[in-house]
Amino acid sequence: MTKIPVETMRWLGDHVTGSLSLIDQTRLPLELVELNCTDVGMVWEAIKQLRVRGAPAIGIAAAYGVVLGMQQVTGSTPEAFDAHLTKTIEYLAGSRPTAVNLFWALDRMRRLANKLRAEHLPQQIPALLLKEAKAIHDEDRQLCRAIGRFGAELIASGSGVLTHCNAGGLATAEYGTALSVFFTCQDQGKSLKVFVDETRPLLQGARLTAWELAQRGIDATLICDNMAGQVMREGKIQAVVVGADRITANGDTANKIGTYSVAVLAHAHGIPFYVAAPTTTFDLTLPTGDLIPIEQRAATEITHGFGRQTAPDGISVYNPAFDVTPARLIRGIITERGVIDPVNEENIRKVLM
Ligand SMILES: CSC[C@@H](O)[C@@H](O)C(=O)COP(=O)(O)O
Repeated sequence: MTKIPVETMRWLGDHVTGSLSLIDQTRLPLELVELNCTDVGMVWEAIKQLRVRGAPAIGIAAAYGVVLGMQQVTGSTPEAFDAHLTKTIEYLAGSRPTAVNLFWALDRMRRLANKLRAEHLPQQIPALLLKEAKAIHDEDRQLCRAIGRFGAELIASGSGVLTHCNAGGLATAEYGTALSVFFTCQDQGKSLKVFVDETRPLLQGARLTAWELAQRGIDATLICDNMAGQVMREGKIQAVVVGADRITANGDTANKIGTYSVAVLAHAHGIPFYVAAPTTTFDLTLPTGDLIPIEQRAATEITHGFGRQTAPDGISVYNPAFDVTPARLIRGIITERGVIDPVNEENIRKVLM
């Protein structure tokens, strides 16, 4: 199988002077270039500007961001170390609000640091924080592979499948969640025809998913978001698989804006709609999707979406970056521990506990 030539992100060097190198996803598909983040401010900016994006990838980048943020305080007192850790974590937590993996990863780093504080000098902790960030990174590789294996069982050879946004290798450590299902089908010798929603306004489908599928030689067809209904009506789609940014206790799922419309269309056409996500994307503290914070982004993403102005000056714009698909529209949630089907709180808690 062809591999994406560069990893989504990689840590270069040690905990003292090392840095986080990541593919700058805003430059794809025309340029495959890496951005070397040498301080926590660069990681924050990379997350905010979607240079690194996708829920699991944001979490991994933030974990490395904590290491970068703590590089400068190796000689400080325990109190100064604690204060700086809190400041660093709160700063990174403010980069994007919807993907729960960001908060999950930051929380894991904080809990480890708190534990280490009892037994270690402040200067000994950054090396162990780097080890933890690398563990989060490595674990995500395993989660993605397992999701692919469970998901592939749901897809018959010869199927037409549709995906929205990018839930591929670029959105994770590698391989992806929704795309992992397709890559695993390919590894198993199944033929698939993947329809890719371009995903307005920032075109993650066109720029990233289409690129990843082409890299791996998978039959991919790009459509505008508003064509999904017609393609379904023509009988070309047998399943929809998308990723997730946050799944609440009842199974409601936040994902890239436009996902909800696809789920409604799939329901209207009797097509199974699957969410592929690791257990790190669940937020059991929220009972329903109504409580998920939805990121609002700049109006210019809509008014200047194609490298030029495409709307009149002064027009009002509403630009939510995510929407929530109610659990009742989701046939199953494909996790690394198996498929949750039917989607309800009892089944979710069984898989997560
Ligand atoms: C495996 S990634 C799952 C989701 O994070 C993905 O589908 C998505 O909505 C990404 O949104 P983005 O705004 O590009 O970060």
